[in-house]
Amino acid sequence: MGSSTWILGLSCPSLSWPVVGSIVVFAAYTVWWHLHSPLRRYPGPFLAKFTNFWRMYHVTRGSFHNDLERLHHKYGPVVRIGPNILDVDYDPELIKTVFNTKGDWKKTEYYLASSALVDGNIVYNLFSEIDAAKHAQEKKHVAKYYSPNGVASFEPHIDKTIVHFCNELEKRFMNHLNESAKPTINMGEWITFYTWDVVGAITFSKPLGYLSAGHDFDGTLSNAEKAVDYFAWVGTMPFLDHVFDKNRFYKPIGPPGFGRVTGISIQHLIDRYQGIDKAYHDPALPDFLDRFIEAKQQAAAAAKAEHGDSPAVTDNQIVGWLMINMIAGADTTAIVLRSAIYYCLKNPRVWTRLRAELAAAGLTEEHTPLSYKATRAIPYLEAIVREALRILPGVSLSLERYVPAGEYRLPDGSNAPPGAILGFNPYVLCRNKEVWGDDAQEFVPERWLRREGESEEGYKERLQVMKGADLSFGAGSRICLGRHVGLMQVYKVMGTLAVRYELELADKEKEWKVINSWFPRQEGVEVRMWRRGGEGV
Ligand code: HEM
Repeated sequence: MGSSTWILGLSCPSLSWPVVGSIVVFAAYTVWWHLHSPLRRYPGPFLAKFTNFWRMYHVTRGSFHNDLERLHHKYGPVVRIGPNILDVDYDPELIKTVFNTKGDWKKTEYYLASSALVDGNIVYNLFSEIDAAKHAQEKKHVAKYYSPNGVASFEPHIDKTIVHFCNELEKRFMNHLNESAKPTINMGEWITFYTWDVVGAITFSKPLGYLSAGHDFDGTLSNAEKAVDYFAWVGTMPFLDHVFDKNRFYKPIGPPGFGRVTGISIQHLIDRYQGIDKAYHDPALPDFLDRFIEAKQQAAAAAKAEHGDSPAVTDNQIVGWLMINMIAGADTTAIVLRSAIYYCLKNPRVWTRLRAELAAAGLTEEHTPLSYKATRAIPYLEAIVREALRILPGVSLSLERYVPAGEYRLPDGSNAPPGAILGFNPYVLCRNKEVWGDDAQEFVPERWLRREGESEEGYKERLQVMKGADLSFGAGSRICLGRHVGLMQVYKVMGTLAVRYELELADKEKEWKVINSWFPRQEGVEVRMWRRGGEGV
């Protein structure tokens, strides 16, 4: 028989007995686990009951939000999508319980892969930290800088970037001499340049340079795309991140992690400490980095006053804060903006009404870039932004939490098994007909406004229900920290584009393409645009 091994009567020349033994033990354990699992009663795809490979495979295909929607239609509100994971559809009370402010429903290890390896140490950030106490401690230092008041001081940075955005578009695409020469603009891509430059501007006082270059000149954007693709699938089996990326013994062997944004963050911190960034950093116009250094100083002062009892803020923590602005802030904001523009232009009724309301508020081209205050005062713009967040939430993979000890009723009437993982997918929740009605698949900003004949009370109740199902910013203690600064960018640009330009989709019939890897990035938002009331610039 030589070195071959016989399994079920078949000769397997390359396998040795220890390998076969391991496979048999693993298979037996898997079957045993399945038979004894407290999750065995829940319906779901057959393979998902045994292995997380099922979920990993489907996540890599880039349309898991659609798959999950179909699975819920097929199996009901609770679907088993992994040996220890249940995905849950709409249940207002349960959502409030899981996404509470106490932090007792812990984030899962899925999130860990968005950490960084700095000098051989894993640096967790506000998004990736799964220990509730450490997260609360970390958040305490910086939460005030992300509050509505805190982010107000960053508006001048956003204004400058909007002016730059408009100038680049006008210079490159609006100097045509006649109607037929209006070029097609890949607006989706330009929005990416805008949001990444904003993140640079508000975080380090320096745009990252994509608007000026007009392309991904240093590869950071494509690298970030690959990193988030990696994050999306590796999170389904988090231990693999230690094989591919976060190990102390050999260089990363997998797809890129978030090393590049970590490098940019470290460099900016060094430049600030050494005063190298004086050419562009004006202390009178503070940025996030100023605030984070202030947080470090405040923590040091508190520690001194309390005889060293207060924990210090380290430079590694600052790096974590800087990089999370880039990882969590740029692509998400771009997704909301692309959806808002795409759907407004697909529905000219919506675009026309928005422009009418801006005009009625006296907002014109001379006021651009429009102030956040002015744009926030336009109820129809708020309805558009909310609807853009609903129709394609910026995070469209499930937000996962561990079930703590206790009795928690699932929408199918069973009790959630403690220690199991519950996932809530913002996309699935935002398409649930029970909440959003038969037109859940349509872009209808009006749903966010009071209807004709609807009482104020009835409207408030309806709004409450919709907000309760809307996890587009998450909720509870892990709610998106950057939502105020993200929304500021969205409102201001939408208002500015609407009052300054004529816009139309380059091909009104063409549908965009969505590739979902944690962030559902859209491709194919192509427009033609020109200055209002005139040809060219
Ligand atoms: C406007 C578009 C944005 C959307 C749709 C969005 C969405 C989200 C969601 C859904 C979460 C929760 C994830 C979870 O619970 O698993 C989250 C967390 C987070 N986001 Fe955002 N985000 C946006 C913009 C931003 C911006 C601009 C920043 C920073 C400048 C940011 C920073 C963060 C941080 C730090 C967390 C982690 C919060 C924590 O766990 O305490 N986000 N975001």
